[in-house]
Amino acid sequence: MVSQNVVVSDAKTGIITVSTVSNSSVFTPSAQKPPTAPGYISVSKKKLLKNLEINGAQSQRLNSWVDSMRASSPTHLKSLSSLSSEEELNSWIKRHPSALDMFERIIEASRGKQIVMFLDYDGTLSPIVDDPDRAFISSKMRRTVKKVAKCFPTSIVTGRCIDKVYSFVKLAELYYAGSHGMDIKGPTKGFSRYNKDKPSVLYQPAGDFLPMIDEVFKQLVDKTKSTAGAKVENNKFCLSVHFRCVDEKKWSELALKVRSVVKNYPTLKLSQGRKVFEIRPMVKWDKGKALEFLLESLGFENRDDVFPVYIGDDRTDEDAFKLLQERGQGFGILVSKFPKDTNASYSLQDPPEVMEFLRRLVEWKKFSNER
Ligand SMILES: O=P(O)(O)OC[C@H]1O[C@H](O[C@H]2O[C@H](CO)[C@@H](O)[C@H](O)[C@H]2O)[C@H](O)[C@@H](O)[C@@H]1O
Repeated sequence: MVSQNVVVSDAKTGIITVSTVSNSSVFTPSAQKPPTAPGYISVSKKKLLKNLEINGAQSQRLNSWVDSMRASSPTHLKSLSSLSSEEELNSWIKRHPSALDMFERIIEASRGKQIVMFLDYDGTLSPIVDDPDRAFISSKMRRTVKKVAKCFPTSIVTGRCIDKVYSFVKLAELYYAGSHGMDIKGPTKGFSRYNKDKPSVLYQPAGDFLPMIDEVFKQLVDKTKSTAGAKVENNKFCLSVHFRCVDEKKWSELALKVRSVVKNYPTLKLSQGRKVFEIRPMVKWDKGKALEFLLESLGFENRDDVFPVYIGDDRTDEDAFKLLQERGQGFGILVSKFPKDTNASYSLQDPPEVMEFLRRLVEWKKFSNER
């Protein structure tokens, strides 16, 4: 009897769960066709019907999972062309208005409090591109972030490893939380305006996982090398398997390959980001915890005069949005052109709008200091 993994994805969280099933119930493309194998017809009608039932349910799950892969980074506006989608968009925008339209209200809410900025990288500061190694930040955006950091404590919170994101951002005065918050570093010595007396913050809650991550990286590279367009990225404490450039017909196959590796590591978790599988240690740590850690490190623990603002575009940013909602402090801004389930209060459409929002914050700060 052959065993196979069935992958199920939760459309809201992107978390993928997998169960191992025997060949009598697994969904495979051939299971859709009438069985031709000798001996298959000898299966009793009852058993066959039962198998069909199971296959149907699993095929549905697999389909919903591929749907979730498709929805993980919508790239066209087709879905908004129908009236119901337009209505959906309008009602979503009412619930998550543009942070640019609401700028005055945001500023009003922050009055008398210290704004602390948290910025995701991909899809927030840099546009989403096919090649993850070429997701460059524009010089204009870099200059803007530099100015933001002069006005407010500022952190980059990203799924990338710190070295990689630093090679893009190149700003030594920022805090960096890489590997989805599992690798936290303070500004390079001499660059901090907020933490002069303290050493650089350094926290790595998944340090023990390094050898395992390296091992899984090698296996994933090997396993996926036959899938054209697939790319495995080592983000130090976590891994990404990109499928943006993989033919959609090959997605389920790729997913099963990824799973066949990850299933041997029960302490690793598989989830989805924007056209990417994310593999990370099952530790109780995420971008929300990283935000909390950074606030504490900056001396804002138990203070109600702090106003954290977190801008991000991906599912992993939801942990930070949720944390802010729970704390009732500051707010999250989701970067998206499409209605998405989110814990963010406001929205911005794309990195140019993010830059405009940051620019207005800097202008406002300058003006309020001049008065
Ligand atoms: O937390 P983030 O900074 O948003 O990082 C999340 C992942 O971002 C990158 O992948 C995404 O951007 C790529 C470049 O635009 C794009 O090709 C890919 O499809 C996106 O998923 C990064 O490469 C991953 O390692 C991060 O985990």
